Amino acid sequence: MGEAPAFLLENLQEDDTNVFHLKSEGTQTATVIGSKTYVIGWANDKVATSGVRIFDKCTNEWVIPTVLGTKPKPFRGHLAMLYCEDRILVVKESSTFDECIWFLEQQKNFETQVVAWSRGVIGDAEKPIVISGPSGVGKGTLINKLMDEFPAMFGFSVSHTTRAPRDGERNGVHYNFTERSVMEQDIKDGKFLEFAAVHGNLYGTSIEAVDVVADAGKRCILDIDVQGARSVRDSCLEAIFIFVSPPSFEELEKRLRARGTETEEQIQKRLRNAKNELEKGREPGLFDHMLVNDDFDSCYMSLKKLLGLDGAINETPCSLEMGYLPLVDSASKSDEKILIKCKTGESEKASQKMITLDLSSIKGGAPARTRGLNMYYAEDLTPNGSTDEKLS
Ligand SMILES: Nc1nc2c(ncn2[C@@H]2O[C@H](COP(=O)(O)OP(=O)(O)O)[C@@H](O)[C@H]2O)c(=O)[nH]1
Ligand SMILES: Nc1ncnc2c1ncn2[C@@H]1O[C@H](COP(=O)(O)OP(=O)(O)O)[C@@H](O)[C@H]1O
Repeated sequence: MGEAPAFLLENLQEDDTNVFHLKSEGTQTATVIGSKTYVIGWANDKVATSGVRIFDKCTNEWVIPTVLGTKPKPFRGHLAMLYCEDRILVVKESSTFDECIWFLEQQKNFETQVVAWSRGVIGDAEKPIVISGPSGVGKGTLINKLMDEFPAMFGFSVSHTTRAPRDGERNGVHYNFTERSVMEQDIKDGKFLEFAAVHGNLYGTSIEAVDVVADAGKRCILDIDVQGARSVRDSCLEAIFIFVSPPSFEELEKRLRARGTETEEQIQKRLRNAKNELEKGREPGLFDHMLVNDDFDSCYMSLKKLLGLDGAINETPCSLEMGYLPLVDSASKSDEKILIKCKTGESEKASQKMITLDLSSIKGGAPARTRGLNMYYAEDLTPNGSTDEKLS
């Protein structure tokens, strides 16, 4: 809560969903959603270091919200507009394509004001992979092999857990080992994409764990239980869901014992839970693929096949779009398309002056990524039609 910056109270206007809000002062913009005005920008802003603050007309107060998701680095020069009733589309100028489109969304179900950023991703970047299955089935072994063979392609989502580390497990690498009270507070603060109580301990995937992998340009792998998989299914994170089962219950028990990482009591608990997990894994619509880990090499080949890697000789990292959005003059919205008029220099082609941002196929959203964006040069802008030239 705080005092209103001078410019805003006079400048706040009613919303118009078809036109960009260019009611900016310096590098700040104001966008209205219902009774709230979202001010985005860092200019001369000592208060909101996250770059977001909200003016609530009902209480007549300023609020600095909790901000989730990967935040954009502070930028100067952007446009902001209301998109789809509750998302603010932010177009950052003088920026590469993979960095220029952001969405800010209000997060509901919190007692306090919480917003989340989501980076716009051009095209259909590879979806994260969720791998579930009972303890001891071989999930970790399969994931390690995949990451060893394709280190630049895949990254592991490092979960948080309240269980004690096993010999050889490193904090921040295998898990983020944490206190229950700390993790419970972080869950309340909305920092987790999903969490579940498993074998008597708390496990969870933080938004940051998934973002770090995506920021490195890699495809994220999550090793989580069935409850977690269901939560991710219901979340904004679009993923591929794979369930791994053992060839038999006896073989599962044999593997768990042979691994030698659990006490007898823990093994019994894991075996009891395994029955339940195997049952839940068959729930219709939850998993996209089922693998049986009998012979390890065949199972690994099947995993590679369903990920489209069976013929891969060299690894190819996920590509990032490296186009560049120059200074922006103005923008307008028509249906699902945003027409951006750029300030181009003499050396640039006239066709590069207009860029179409097509949002008709977007998927996902804050606090994960918003995928499926398209950007085109609008080459011919005559009233009779336009020929679009793809940017990338
Ligand atoms: N929901 C959820 N489950 C997790 C997470 N991390 C690990 N798990 C699951 O917790 C269970 C126990 O994991 P762990 O203690 O490492 O034992 P292991 O499966 O026997 O190797 C496994 O089913 C994991 O898939 C997480 O972040 N969220
Ligand atoms: N196909 C397989 N055949 C025999 N042993 C396996 C196979 N896959 C994995 N294992 C072994 O089973 C044990 C449990 O595997 P792990 O990857 O730790 O399971 P999870 O991560 O699902 O708990 C490990 O000792 C591993 O080497």
